[in-house]
Amino acid sequence: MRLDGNDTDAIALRLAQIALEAGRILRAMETGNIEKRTKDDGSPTTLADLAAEKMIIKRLGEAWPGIAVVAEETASTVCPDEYFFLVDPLDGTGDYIRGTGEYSVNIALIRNGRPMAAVVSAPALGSIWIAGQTALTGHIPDGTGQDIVWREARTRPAPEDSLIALVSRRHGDQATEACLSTLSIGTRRMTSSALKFCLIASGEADVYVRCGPTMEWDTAAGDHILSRAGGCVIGPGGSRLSYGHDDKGYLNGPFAALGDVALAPRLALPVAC
Ligand SMILES: Nc1ncnc2c1ncn2[C@@H]1O[C@H](COP(=O)(O)O)[C@@H](OP(=O)(O)O)[C@H]1O
Ligand SMILES: [Mg+2]
Repeated sequence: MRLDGNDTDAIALRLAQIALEAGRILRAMETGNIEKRTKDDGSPTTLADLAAEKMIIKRLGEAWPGIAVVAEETASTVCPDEYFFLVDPLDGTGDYIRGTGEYSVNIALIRNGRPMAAVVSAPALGSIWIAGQTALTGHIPDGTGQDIVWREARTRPAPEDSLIALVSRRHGDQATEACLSTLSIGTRRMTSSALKFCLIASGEADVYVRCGPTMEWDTAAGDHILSRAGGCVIGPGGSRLSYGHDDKGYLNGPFAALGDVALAPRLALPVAC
């Protein structure tokens, strides 16, 4: 399948098939006795992360031979190029282990530092989002062979006050709290993984601020889906995030994901380190 054509929606649909297959692996291993180890950044990883990542890399290689894949477990061994994939086979591993269902499979195709097609699926919640040009969402079929019925995902205009903010269930920090305090937040919802971007993309929330550490594979797919649904993900100074920074170990700086770009001037994001 060509990457240099204009049909990014078709690329996104192919990524969806791969994410759905990965989701079936994760679901099958959910109730097993998952061995886990702690990564260098202190977060957990499991045999399910490894199994899903192996399968995703294989499928991406079959569909797009020779394109680099930067994935959570193998990032240090791959250099990004003009085109490359960013893959988090299991985003929200802590929630996977605890059985909340709030985990996702994230795959993004990057060209020259920006995502151009992406999928985020939440297998245990039965929801999936994709975007090439258009952002779409649907319910994951329950295995009876029917196709996903896609509908467009759109953000909502931000209300003057009583914004709905999404915050990480497991990773909070003072800088994020200070930034959120510059907005009129009415409701805070704790949510894990890249689902936060997608809930904003579907108009169910307004803002997700993250000043603590995240990795490029945590954000690239959600960034693209939210951006194509009418929102944006910005760093300090209002610039869009860019991807492929192997020199920084793929670590993101602070960012804000917004359903309504009009919220941007009201935010005071700290300067990136
Ligand atoms: N100290 C740290 N350094 C880098 N990334 C971190 C981190 N602590 C958490 N993260 C990232 O935050 C993600 C979870 O986000 P959330 O808290 O929104 O669910 C983790 O994804 P994984 O669960 O895939 O490892 C991990 O990549
Ligand atoms: Mg992750």
